[in-house]
Amino acid sequence: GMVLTHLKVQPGECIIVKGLVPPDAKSFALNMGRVNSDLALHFNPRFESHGDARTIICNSLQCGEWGQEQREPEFPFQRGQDAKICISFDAQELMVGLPGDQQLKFPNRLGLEAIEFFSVEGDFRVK
Ligand SMILES: CCCO[C@@H]1O[C@H](CO)[C@@H](O[C@@H]2O[C@H](CO)[C@H](O)[C@H](OCc3cn(Cc4cccc(C#CCN)c4)nn3)[C@H]2O)[C@H](O)[C@H]1NC(C)=O
Repeated sequence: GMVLTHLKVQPGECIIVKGLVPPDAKSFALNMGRVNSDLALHFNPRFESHGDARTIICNSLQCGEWGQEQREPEFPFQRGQDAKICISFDAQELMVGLPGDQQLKFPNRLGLEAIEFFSVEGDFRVK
C-alpha cells in the first residue's frame, strides 16, 4: 500500500485519509510513527482476520516488538463504503477520528514528537 516518509506532522496537526473499504475486505491497517519498525500506532480494523470479527486492534511497535494490544468497542466501518479517518496526537496520546463522529485514543507510548512515517496496508483503497 501507500508509504509516506520524511513527514513532519506536529502535535495539533492532523492527517486526513479518505478511501474505500472494498466489499470483500478482511483487514486493513494505518501505521504511523518514526519508521516502519517504530510505530506509535498500528491501527488495524479487522472485518474477519486473526480470529477477530469487526474489531479494531490498536498497538505500538518498538524496535520491531509489538506492545500490548488495545481492542476497541466501536467498529464504524462497512464493507463497500467510503471512510474518512483523521489522525492527530499530542505528548500523551494519539487521537483517531472515525466515521459517524466516533473517536478513539491510544497512548503515545513512544513519546513521539513528530509523525515522520505513515503507511496504509491491506483492504483500503486510498482516494
Ligand atoms: C491469542 C494468542 C495470539 O494472539 C494473537 O497474536 C497475533 C500475532 O502477534 C496477533 O496478530 C498480530 O497483531 C499485531 C498488532 O498487535 C499486528 O496486527 C500483526 O500484523 C502485522 C502485519 C501487518 N501486515 C500487513 C497487513 C496489515 C493489514 C492488512 C493486510 C492485508 C490484507 C489482505 N486482506 C496486511 N501483515 N502483518 C498481527 O499478526 C493477534 O492480534 C493476537 N490475537 C489476540 C486475540 O491477542
